[in-house]
Amino acid sequence: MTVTVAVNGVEKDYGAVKALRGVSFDLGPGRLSALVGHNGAGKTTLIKLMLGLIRADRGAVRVLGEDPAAGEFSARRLLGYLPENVAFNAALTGRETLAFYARLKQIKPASAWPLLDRVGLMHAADRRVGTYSKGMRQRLGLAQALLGRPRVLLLDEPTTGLDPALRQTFYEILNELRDDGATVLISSHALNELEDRAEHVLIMNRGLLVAQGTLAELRSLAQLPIRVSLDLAPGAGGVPPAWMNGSGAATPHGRVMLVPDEARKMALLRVAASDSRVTNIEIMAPTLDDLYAHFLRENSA
Ligand SMILES: Nc1ncnc2c1ncn2[C@@H]1O[C@H](COP(=O)(O)OP(=O)(O)OP(=O)(O)O)[C@@H](O)[C@H]1O
Repeated sequence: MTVTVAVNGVEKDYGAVKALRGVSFDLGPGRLSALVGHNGAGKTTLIKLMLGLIRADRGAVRVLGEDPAAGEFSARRLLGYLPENVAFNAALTGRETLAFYARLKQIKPASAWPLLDRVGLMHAADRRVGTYSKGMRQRLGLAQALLGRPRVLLLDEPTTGLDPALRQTFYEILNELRDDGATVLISSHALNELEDRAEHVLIMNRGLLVAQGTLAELRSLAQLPIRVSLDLAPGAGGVPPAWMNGSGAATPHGRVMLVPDEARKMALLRVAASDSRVTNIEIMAPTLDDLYAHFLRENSA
């Protein structure tokens, strides 16, 4: 994998607070990664290091091959950032705001107008930002972060407070950017929302990176049981089939069984599918919520 962001053995203290402890990971192009963790886990500190706003006490951070805290960080123009709380000058219009940020990035303001359209703000482009709703300000924030076709896009809690439709649009735009080869990192608490969207997950706890990988890799690491819910025909007489070996718990329509791995799941499915008393099968793999709780538990044990 080509590495666009490399974090190596990074430590960061704020006085007695160890905000980051030996954190190492790589991010690659064309991938959407999620950075998850409780309040105070160190997510914002990591983002600030990638932006070059602070320096690591120990270890190294490289973004697009450069040190972001170096005076001449030429890759800065290829870096997009959406902070958790976007604050714009209320007196400027959306268009003026974007023009301001475009100039900072040394981009022609006119090249930014299609972004207003992409985030659905063209109709309000010439209205003062002070009249915008929270969702509209977030859209403007995203347009600002997308200026100059960033190769690395860092988003801190980007969808907090957005309605479901807007959230959907947000992810559509991020997916386009990802498909165009950008590295997208989203810091978030919204695990259920990221579950089907992030290809790579980084789990932080009290300054430590406690696990990372694809959802499948995390599932295989965690070895949490898979739930298989089996509905039984009403005529089954309430007696579970013998192949269930008395395991599992009763549900209103049948039984739910816990299997330790994929192989055992497949074996159970083969038997269940060939039993005419089984009317429906549902498989529930551990969710990102379950995995997150597992790795946090393991880490604090
Ligand atoms: N400027 C600072 N001065 C002192 N302590 C700080 C500073 N910035 C962060 N911290 C502390 O460092 C730790 C990590 O903070 P950080 O903001 O990176 O966490 P976070 O995961 O982003 O949390 P949240 O989800 O609440 O945004 C916390 O204990 C926080 O109180």
